[in-house]
Amino acid sequence: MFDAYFIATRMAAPNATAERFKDAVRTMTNIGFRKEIVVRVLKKLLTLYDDNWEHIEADNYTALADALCDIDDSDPKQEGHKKRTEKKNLDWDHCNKKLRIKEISQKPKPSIHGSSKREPGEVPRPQKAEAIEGKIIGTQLKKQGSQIVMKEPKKESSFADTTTIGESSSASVLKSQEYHTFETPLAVMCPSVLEPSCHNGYEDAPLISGVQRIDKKLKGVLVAREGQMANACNSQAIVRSNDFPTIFEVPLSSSAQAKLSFSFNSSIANGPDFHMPDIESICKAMEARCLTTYKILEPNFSFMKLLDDTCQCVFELGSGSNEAGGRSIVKIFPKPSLQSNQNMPHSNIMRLGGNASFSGYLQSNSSNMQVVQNQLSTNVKRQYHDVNDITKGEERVSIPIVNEVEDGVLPPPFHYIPHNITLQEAYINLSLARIGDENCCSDCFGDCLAEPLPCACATETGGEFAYTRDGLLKEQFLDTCISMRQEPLKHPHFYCKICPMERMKMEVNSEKPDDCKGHPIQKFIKECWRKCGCSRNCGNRVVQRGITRNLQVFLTREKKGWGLRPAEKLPQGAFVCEYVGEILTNTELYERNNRLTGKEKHTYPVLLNADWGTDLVLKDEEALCLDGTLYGNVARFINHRCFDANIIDVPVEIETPDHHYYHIAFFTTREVDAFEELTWDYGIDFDDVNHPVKAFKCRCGSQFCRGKSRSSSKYLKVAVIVHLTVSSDSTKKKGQYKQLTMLLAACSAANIVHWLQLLEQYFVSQPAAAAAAAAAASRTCCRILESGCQSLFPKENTLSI
Ligand SMILES: C[S@@+](CC[C@H](N)C(=O)[O-])C[C@H]1O[C@@H](n2cnc3c(N)ncnc32)[C@H](O)[C@@H]1O
Repeated sequence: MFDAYFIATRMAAPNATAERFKDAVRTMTNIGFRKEIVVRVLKKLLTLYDDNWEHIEADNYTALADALCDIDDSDPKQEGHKKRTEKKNLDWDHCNKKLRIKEISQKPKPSIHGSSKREPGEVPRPQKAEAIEGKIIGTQLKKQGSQIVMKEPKKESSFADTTTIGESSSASVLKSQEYHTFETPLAVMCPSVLEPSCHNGYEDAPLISGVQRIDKKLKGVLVAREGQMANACNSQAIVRSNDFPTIFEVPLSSSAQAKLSFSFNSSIANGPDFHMPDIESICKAMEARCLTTYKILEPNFSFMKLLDDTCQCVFELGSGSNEAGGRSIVKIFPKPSLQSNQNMPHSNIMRLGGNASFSGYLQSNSSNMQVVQNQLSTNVKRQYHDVNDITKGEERVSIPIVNEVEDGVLPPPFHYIPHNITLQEAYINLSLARIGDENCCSDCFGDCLAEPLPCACATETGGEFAYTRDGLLKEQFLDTCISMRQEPLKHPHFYCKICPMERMKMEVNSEKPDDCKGHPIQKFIKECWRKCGCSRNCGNRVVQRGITRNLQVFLTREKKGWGLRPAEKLPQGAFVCEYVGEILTNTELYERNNRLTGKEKHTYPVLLNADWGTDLVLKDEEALCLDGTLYGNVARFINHRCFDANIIDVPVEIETPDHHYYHIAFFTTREVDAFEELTWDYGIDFDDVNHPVKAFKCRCGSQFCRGKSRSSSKYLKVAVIVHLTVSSDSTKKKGQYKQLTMLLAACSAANIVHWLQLLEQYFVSQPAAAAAAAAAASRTCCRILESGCQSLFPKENTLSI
């Protein structure tokens, strides 16, 4: 392990003798040998080796270290010896560690066991070391047949002096007094005090991979050592007492320099019934625990990666090097489960990601763990998804993952949930007591839609149910929802006294809050629920029954990442799915997105803002949104399309009569063909740099696309901003400005004339759509632009209507 220890320092070894001398001294003093002793021993060695530096530097100064240990331990009269052995001394620890390491190392190198045999070309060792046959200097290590017994030179605990190392093992036994040191990367962290009773049980046990004593169940033991990591990780060390396995070692992770494993005493845990869980299950359980207990929210979080990093830290801290990062670290990844492999089309090499965010890959072979030489990527993931059903049985239908574009690529990992869950701060009151008679139909029975008169639950939707008997959204209801989205100026908005979106910016970034930009007054669906007398199959319960259509998550060809599509033709007004995610407060969302960077910001959260217009100032825990990034359902895969998307989000009241918390459900805006991508207009303003979520280059393909080229809309936006700033700063105007810029952003062509033409075309193609709305919107734009902003336009874009 000295080899590993010295990797960093050896990289830049100079040639000049003086430099080499200094280097050798520095290296030895760095690990705790006294300088004057190092100088003296080094001089002697140089004489012995005829100034052949190669011998001295070989194997990272092994000969020199050996010689120093020899002096240190075999000659009690040596200067400084007493002082060093009174307390725990560095030389002693290092010497022992070196011995352990050399025990497990399988590299041919000058023998430290004092073997009389020498390999051809082996460097002659200093006289003293060579003379001690069968004894490791500094410890009383004897070879006894095939076993090595190491004795402590000084007994510091009540345990027996000897511990036995198994024949096949490449490991050595560690001494209790050595467990406390962390000063080298070779450190072994062990339980500090072992109960005397524990020791007897393990004393004669064959030890396979180097951890020999555990004081309490599940106490972690970190073993760092070099060499043969693949073997170490393939083995599961079991130390046996009389009748059943007593100690288990779970090899977890390793780099070339360090290995991490857990050991625990099964006799203390569960006795003979105990069985070893597989590494995959341990990782999964730990990831779940990390997410819930420690709030580790990164979608990329992997327990295995954490362990790999730990190994690397041990090495770096111990060697005082930061060189180890990424270059030639050997990673050990768990093998994907058999079931997962069977599910994979075409290939057993899986890349996780697809949205260009993840580049790690897994490879399978016959062993449990496989060593993969790390090349560029360190971001490696296990397989999370069942390609036959991304919901893992959480929905009534299976939703497969289909990839016809790039073999073996899967969506990024996330937790599939069929219902919303709160993250932490969000406050939701779901108590039945809040549902009054007017909010439910307790007198109903069976199917409310089959009754001649609508029940109380239809009051919310103007005395008529929003659904047809076929479970589709009624056309009129749908048209109003679409119009609200496409022609916002036609519909009333409310303006918050203090907008939670603005307040959150102030709280998080200490920015001055802007006035509320306005929120549309939304049209809700109200479904029957638990306090109602109707049955679970009532026709006014659509969204709460969950997904019933055949859907697929698929990789898009337009480089939008993953998308969602139906595997069957969908009629207009069909319920597709709900947007499910974590219920966050806006502050939680803002903080989360400020923490994430670049490609990690890959979802678009949905605001639950219908209730924000109350006169009261909303508490932060009441201003909510949904985020499907880490926990979500298939809706997290629905891509955006500007203006003419084929599904629309509609708010749905189910459990609570207020609109503080509610559901977001997607319905088709028109008939959708089987395998046609389902798209939704996120309502995104591609020019809003202040939005907590990063905008993207839009590839929706719509002729009304407002995100593919934003240069002209920028001019328009500037013009409108200037105009509004000059003319009025009233809240209402600002709200209008927001809507207007969204409309203007649709002008991806060269000028506003083109935009008006496009708008006209659209309304012509949809006679039902109000031409008046187009005209009104155009007139508003024209008035604003005519009132003095033309100067901001390049000449060719000057308005000429
Ligand atoms: C809610 S996710 C949709 C699922 C996403 N495609 C995936 O693979 O996870 C939103 C992200 O998808 C991508 N996206 C959605 N619509 C897009 C579009 N029209 N053009 C380009 N990228 C789009 C963007 O990266 C966006 O941040």
